[in-house]
Amino acid sequence: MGAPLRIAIAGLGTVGVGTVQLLQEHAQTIAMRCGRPVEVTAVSARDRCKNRGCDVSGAVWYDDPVAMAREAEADVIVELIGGSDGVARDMVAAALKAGRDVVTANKALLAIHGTELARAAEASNVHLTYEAAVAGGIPIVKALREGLGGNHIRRVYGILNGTCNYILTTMEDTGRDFDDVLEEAQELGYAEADPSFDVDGIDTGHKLALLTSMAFGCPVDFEAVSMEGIRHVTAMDIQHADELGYRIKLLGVAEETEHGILQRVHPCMVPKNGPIASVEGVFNAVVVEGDFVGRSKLEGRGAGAGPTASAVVADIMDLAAKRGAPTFGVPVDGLVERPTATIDTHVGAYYVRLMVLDRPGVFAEIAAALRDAQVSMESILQRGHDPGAVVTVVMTLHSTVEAATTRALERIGGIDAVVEPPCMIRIEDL
Ligand SMILES: NC(=O)C1=CN([C@@H]2O[C@H](COP(=O)(O)OP(=O)(O)OC[C@H]3O[C@@H](n4cnc5c(N)ncnc54)[C@H](OP(=O)(O)O)[C@@H]3O)[C@@H](O)[C@H]2O)C=CC1
Ligand SMILES: N[C@@H](CCO)C(=O)O
Repeated sequence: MGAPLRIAIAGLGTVGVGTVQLLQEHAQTIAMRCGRPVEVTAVSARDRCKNRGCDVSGAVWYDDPVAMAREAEADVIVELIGGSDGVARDMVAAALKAGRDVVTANKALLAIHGTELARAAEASNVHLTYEAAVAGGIPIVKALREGLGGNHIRRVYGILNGTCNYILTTMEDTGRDFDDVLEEAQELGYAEADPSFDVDGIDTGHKLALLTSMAFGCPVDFEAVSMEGIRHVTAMDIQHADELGYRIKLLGVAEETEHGILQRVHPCMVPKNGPIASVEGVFNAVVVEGDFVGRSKLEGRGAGAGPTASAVVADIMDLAAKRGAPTFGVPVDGLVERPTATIDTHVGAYYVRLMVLDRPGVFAEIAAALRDAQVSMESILQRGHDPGAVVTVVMTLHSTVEAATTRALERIGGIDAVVEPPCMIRIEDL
């Protein structure tokens, strides 16, 4: 058995405590599999007196995680605090500068500063690893960088946020309110410190930006991700989707298109019998389409203490066993800028819900707006009949370039009888 790998953990919340518990419960198996034990020698969090439900009494306590990253007697620094800037960024930068390997679950940090931090890791000849940052317990980072590394990847997509999938499936199954289910997801430890990152699609955007870099060999470009969340999805839309043969999922999609790499995050209607629709609750799924492998789907829990700790510990074990890869699959200087496509160029079908005053001539105005934008309607249905009152109109549109759909919906939104902005959800054959 080799000398212990000494690790210092900053952040003893949902993921930090899960990681300590896993390392303690499976200490023997981990030591056997890596050829050396893993010891937690230092820890840091804000409140020293908090009862955390795990024993860290053998570790040196640091109030300041940046000092810990620089000074602790540790080979690996584990950052489980969160946030794209501030103390998380400072401590990761300090650890890399001090020549220590870093493990993090922090997708916000890497989506924004990933390329710069990967360069710092290379300069110090150490590793920066982040399996837990994308899709919780699913080993997608390892799969993309190693297992599927020989493929030319054309598209990677999936359900990347456990909180949103939990909300959408629980709303569908129980008819409960959005806010009520979000609160439950927070209690279960799934949500980000600021849950608007989950429900506004930002967390999915962070993860997608990392997947894009690994899949297409380009620098991380979070700014290029088009993001839309699930706040506008109502129980009525979920019901309509069901009637049309779909389920609603928040997807992140990165694809090579004729205009460049398109990264998009938005709710989608997906066929009920397809591989994405069956992914329920806190589960995530990531699908990779490669030229030699074809389509490969990985599914597992995307959030929560256990699955995330599983991924953090996988990174620690790789470092203990001296297995490593460049942060984004190739050295930073080998990452190649690719043209960026915008969401306007997306081509697909659409569901549109309108709230309109029930009066003669409204359908004609809607049809004229679609005609003038060269958008072809597949179906239109008015739900209910109540002259002078507000009724729901549901349309599906044939495959169209998004710029045309947007033009048509802007004009429809301006019709007097349309009393709310149109709700548009993309339909995907995934
Ligand atoms: N929860 C999940 O399912 C997943 C989370 N992640 C990521 O993991 C990271 C941690 O998330 P999670 O465990 O949920 O977050 P929590 O909010 O549960 O835990 C955060 C921890 O960081 C500590 N902390 C905050 N600020 C400081 C500071 N200035 N100095 C020292 N310690 C500090 C807190 O200390 P104290 O306890 O004393 O307040 C707390 O222990 C985030 O990057 C998140 O995005 C990734 C995948 C899944
Ligand atoms: N808040 C995130 C945690 C996992 O990254 C989610 O719900 O997926």
